[in-house]
Amino acid sequence: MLEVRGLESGYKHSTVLQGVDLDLSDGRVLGVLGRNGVGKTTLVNTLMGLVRASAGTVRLGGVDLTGRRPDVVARAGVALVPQGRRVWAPLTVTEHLDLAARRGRGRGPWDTRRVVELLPRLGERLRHSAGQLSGGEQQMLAIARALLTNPRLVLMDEPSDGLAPAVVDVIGQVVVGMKAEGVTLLVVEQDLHLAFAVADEIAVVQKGRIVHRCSTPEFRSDSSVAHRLLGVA
Ligand SMILES: Nc1ncnc2c1ncn2[C@@H]1O[C@H](COP(=O)(O)OP(=O)(O)OP(=O)(O)O)[C@@H](O)[C@H]1O
Repeated sequence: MLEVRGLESGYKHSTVLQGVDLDLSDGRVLGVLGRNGVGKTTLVNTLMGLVRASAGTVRLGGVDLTGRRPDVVARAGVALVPQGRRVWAPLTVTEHLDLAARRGRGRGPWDTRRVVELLPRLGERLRHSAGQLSGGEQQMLAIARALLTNPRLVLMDEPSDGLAPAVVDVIGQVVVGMKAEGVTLLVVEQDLHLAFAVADEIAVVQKGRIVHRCSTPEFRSDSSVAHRLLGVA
């Protein structure tokens, strides 16, 4: 469903993505791993249209999204759960959800009722402002906001960032719940435990390219690969 070919992008003085090739089928979850600074955030931001592609193509369901503006990419069915959540502290949970639903594509399975079923904790916090929420609750709000757009593809950038291990486990269960509902996900992660818990397949980024891709069980079965590519035991 997602087809990326030879994608290059970067910033004023540096090319970060150096030719990314990537396929992701409907209903699958891909974990994207890599050391700090290899270009994982640049990859999701380029897919979302927030960073401009200088070469290559991005297609979703056969539609060419290369170089499109973020609002066009969002309308085509891509939703981003950004690193650091980016919720608006003064707005309540309900206000976030209403805004997201209004911006959504208007049709599809996800409405506020269904999102709150997946994320009951948010249902208990509807009148709270986002600034009053814990980090884990803010992450849930960012996930809810993405789902309410009824996306075909959700990009998650380090959902575990800054969360305590027990909270990371809860977020992992939420992602598994999304997957059970058929959501297609690309999840950038540093936390191997979370990536292994949610992903069908693992892709490793090094120097702006995907240098390794295999099923999660295969990746886990050979710790030398993680050691060589990620520098972890
Ligand atoms: N807005 C920017 N302007 C210039 N350079 C940037 C910008 N954002 C990131 N970079 C640089 O691009 C490279 C890739 O960064 P990116 O954030 O994509 O990596 P990452 O793999 O997501 O890293 P991390 O795991 O630390 O988040 C780094 O060298 C970084 O310094």
